Amino acid sequence: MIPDDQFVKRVPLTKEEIRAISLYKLSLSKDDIVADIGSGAGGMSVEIALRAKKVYSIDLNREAIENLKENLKKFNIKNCEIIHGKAEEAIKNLEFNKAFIGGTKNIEEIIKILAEKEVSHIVANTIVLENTLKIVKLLESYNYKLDIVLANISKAKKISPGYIFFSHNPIYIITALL
Ligand SMILES: C[S@@+](CC[C@H](N)C(=O)[O-])C[C@H]1O[C@@H](n2cnc3c(N)ncnc32)[C@H](O)[C@@H]1O
Repeated sequence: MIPDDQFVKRVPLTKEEIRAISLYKLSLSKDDIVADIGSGAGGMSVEIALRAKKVYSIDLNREAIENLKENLKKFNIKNCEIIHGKAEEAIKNLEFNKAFIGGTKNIEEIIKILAEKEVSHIVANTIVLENTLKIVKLLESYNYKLDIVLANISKAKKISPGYIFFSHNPIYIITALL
């Protein structure tokens, strides 16, 4: 795993421990082609690229795409194709067998397309309760079998009396298999 402070971060970055659990749930091999839907700063895209055959990194935000490019360069990633645009449009024309969802705008359409393409392995990160429930219901409606983890991470920082723990936002990690 790459420590958080090694990444260039100008837009939201999935934190190291959440990346670790999400990568484990993606169960990647060198044959996998993965769509990273809402790739943000590229934290997951970089980690996926190091473990899979190819990653499509899709984000609608120009600043996120620029930040992603900086991280791809920094970690010398060559097997990543960058797509600046809406994931619900981009994924229609791509071939991939796994998807990681880090961005949830128009999630109904995104999950509908993933189900139509019979993408059999999806991992999603959510922070907003309403989005979590929406994604769970959508995936169930397309007959995915779900595994749902709520990761409550606290990390210690050493300050004068000793180590103090600072809590991160709880993140839901939803794994969906066909
Ligand atoms: C929390 S960030 C992802 C962080 C990323 N996983 C990482 O490791 O750095 C979510 C991103 O999803 C993008 N996003 C949200 N909905 C999207 C959509 N429908 N299509 C493309 N990008 C989307 C946002 O622009 C944002 O940059």
